[in-house]
Amino acid sequence: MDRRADVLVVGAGGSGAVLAARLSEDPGREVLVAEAGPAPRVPAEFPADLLDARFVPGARLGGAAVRAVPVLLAPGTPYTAPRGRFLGGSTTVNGGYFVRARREDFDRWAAAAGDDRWSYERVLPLLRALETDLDFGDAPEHGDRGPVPVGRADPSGHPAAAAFEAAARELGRPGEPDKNAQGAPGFGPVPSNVRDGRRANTAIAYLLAAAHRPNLTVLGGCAVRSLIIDRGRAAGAVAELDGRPVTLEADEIVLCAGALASPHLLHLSGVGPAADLERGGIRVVHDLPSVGVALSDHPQVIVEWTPRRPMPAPASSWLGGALHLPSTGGHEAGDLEILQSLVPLALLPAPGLTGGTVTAPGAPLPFLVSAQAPRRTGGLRTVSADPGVPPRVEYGYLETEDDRRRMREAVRAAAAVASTAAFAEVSRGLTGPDARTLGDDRALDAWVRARLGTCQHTCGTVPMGSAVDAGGRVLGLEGLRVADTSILPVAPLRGPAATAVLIGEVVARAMREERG
Ligand SMILES: Cc1cc2nc3c(=O)[nH]c(=O)nc-3n(C[C@H](O)[C@H](O)[C@H](O)COP(=O)(O)OP(=O)(O)OC[C@H]3O[C@@H](n4cnc5c(N)ncnc54)[C@H](O)[C@@H]3O)c2cc1C
Repeated sequence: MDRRADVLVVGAGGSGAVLAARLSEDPGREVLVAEAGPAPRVPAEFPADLLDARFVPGARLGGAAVRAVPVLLAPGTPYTAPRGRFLGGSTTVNGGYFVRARREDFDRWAAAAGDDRWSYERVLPLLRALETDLDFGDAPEHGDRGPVPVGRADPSGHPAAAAFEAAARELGRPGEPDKNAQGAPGFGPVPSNVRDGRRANTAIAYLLAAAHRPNLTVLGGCAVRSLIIDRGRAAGAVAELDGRPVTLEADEIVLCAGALASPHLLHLSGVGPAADLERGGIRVVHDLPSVGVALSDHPQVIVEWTPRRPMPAPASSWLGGALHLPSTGGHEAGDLEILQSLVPLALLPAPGLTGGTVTAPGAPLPFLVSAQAPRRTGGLRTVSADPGVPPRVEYGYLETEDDRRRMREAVRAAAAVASTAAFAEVSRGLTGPDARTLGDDRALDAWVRARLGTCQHTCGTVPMGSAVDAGGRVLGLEGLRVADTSILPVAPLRGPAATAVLIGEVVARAMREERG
């Protein structure tokens, strides 16, 4: 045995960094964190590339902070999904959009878990506690002293964002000045975990602020390969630390490796659907059929428009406004999203790649258009006992006519924005789809399929209710939890980053309460 602790947290991402920081508030609890990626000890050690909120570092496959996972979005549509592999996990490389799940999401999760700890009323105190809302901090549903700064850029500060706002008004869409207030969906600025142009990832917001605690140890470059499970109890993990094998032991292990890596680790440790594991040559330790049996994410396509005149660089974030609206017969809280980028697509990945440039005269600007209806599709199957062999991940997008219809409606809604008089002030029009394609369902389906992407919002691979309980405890085993977006039975109607932080808070609260 190389290290021992009371709790071993595997992965310091959106949820793990939060959980480890909260658990180590109790000086009597020894917390050990194993993070596969590099682990700076102070914020100043973070490369500036990873903090500049005008970029999305995860858009750069092959970057040092990104792990690339081969997946299939739909039959015949291979894709490489990026995941953060750095302290802070995907919150270190993501878009910085920090929007709460909707009340109906929480109700859906509470029902699936059979536990009202996930109801909106029960999580609201934690949603308040995790943030310092820079705009609405004194409102009853908000907090003004939590670790994550949350701000919104005024759309009037950029001509493209102002035109989007005016276009939404022209279309009769409601204004939604605070997308974290559970109001009617409409146009509004995007709440983001950004202050002074810097993205506050969970490492900076939570973990490094706790790094001085003697009961908290963070091992960077430490990739867990499998868990040691003995007679129904998780006792430790086999890991590689800077290329050397190590054994980590703990009374309790919490997997926070993300919705693709956590189910893979469970499978490699013999926990999952027995028949599948046996087929992969893995010895079954605990038959848990729902681990990896499906996943939940949001399909996305990019719709671009050509500016009439050169657009200024955004002041602090790539994000313009966002419009949420319900699909036909869909969710009242809005299951379609049109998210505006103020930076051309080719310049989004990272300043290192673009010389720090965020404008390119004449380059089209993107809308990220997605259907965010709660759906469970696809799945993650582990095909080999070798941790180096990636699992087979299928997203199962566009399977049903309803899936395709929602994407058509989302693209048509973006085209409607672009065709308003207000938006024509700044735009020469879309680069595609053309009017004929927009008017023809089959042609539009083909257009979407040819450009199919994903929001990178994966959830649901170790779902509450059938694989874990509301506090993340793996059903049927002792000493093992999962606390990351894997446990959400279905993805929220919005991006999951704010909910990943909440998961860290909810599971920390559960562990505190159980300890008494
Ligand atoms: C490019 C990109 C952009 C995104 N943009 C947004 C956005 O703007 N808004 C939004 O709401 N959501 C966004 N998301 C999604 C959001 O960031 C994630 O849902 C959230 O970070 C998930 O948190 P997590 O804790 O589940 O996993 P992660 O944050 O991915 O953390 C997992 C951590 O575990 C570590 N790990 C993995 N395997 C091991 C192992 N074997 N041993 C040890 N450590 C391991 C990883 O290195 C990582 O640090 C984006 C995601 C990506 C990839």
